[in-house]
Amino acid sequence: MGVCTSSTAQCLPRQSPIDIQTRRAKYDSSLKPLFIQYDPNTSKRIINVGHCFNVEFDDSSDRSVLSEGPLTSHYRLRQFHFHWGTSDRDGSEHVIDGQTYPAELHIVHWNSQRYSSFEEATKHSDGLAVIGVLLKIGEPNPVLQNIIDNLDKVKTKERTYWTYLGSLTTSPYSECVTWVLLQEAITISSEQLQHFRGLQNEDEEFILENHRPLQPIEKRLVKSSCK
Ligand SMILES: NS(=O)(=O)c1ccc(C(=O)NCc2ccccc2F)cc1
Ligand SMILES: [Zn+2]
Repeated sequence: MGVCTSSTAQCLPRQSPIDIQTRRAKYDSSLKPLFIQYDPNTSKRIINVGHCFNVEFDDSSDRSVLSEGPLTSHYRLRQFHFHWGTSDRDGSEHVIDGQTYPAELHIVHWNSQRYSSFEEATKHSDGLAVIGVLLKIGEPNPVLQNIIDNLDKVKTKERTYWTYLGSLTTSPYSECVTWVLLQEAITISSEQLQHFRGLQNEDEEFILENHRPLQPIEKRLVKSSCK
């Protein structure tokens, strides 16, 4: 079924990000552990896309894939990027019980089992799967420093997560994303975060923030992989 880009009668909007109200999240024992298999050699380049920077991967084959968890297909790694704010007080897109975090990592995958390209996948409700990782201020994170060849270590052993059906958080806001938000935040130092705010867009203005405001949860249910 194609995605509903507007709030047409037959389907309520499923926009992202949302406030995850943990007490309302429902434990779903059918949710399996995530299967994450990343080949660091598939990383291609870092590219400034104007509102943020994407670390892109070679997604011409299933060498770096995400499957299991809430997913019923395997999803191919395409890129990862971050969202941040003008200060350490906010910057994450998802919010947990009203608490904002200073930044958020999005690891973007597309359903290569059912669709022939990323662009095609964004037209379908099960087209993408994005892993969201909240960042909190703490010790400088060596992994973030050279995350490209360490993406493997981002995988925490015991990965519990929330999952819900949502959308891209930047235009065209396609409602094609199964969100998988890890419950364990990783650290970044304030200095490392400051580097993000030093990035410039095409008009050479600093990208001081790039997180979308919260969207209505509507009738959606957030599921949790643990009690
Ligand atoms: N912040 S996020 O929700 O994780 C997010 C992930 C990927 C995109 C993207 O690829 N946009 C370009 C794009 C969109 C649709 C079709 C083709 C595209 F290149 C946008 C937002
Ligand atoms: Zn994002």
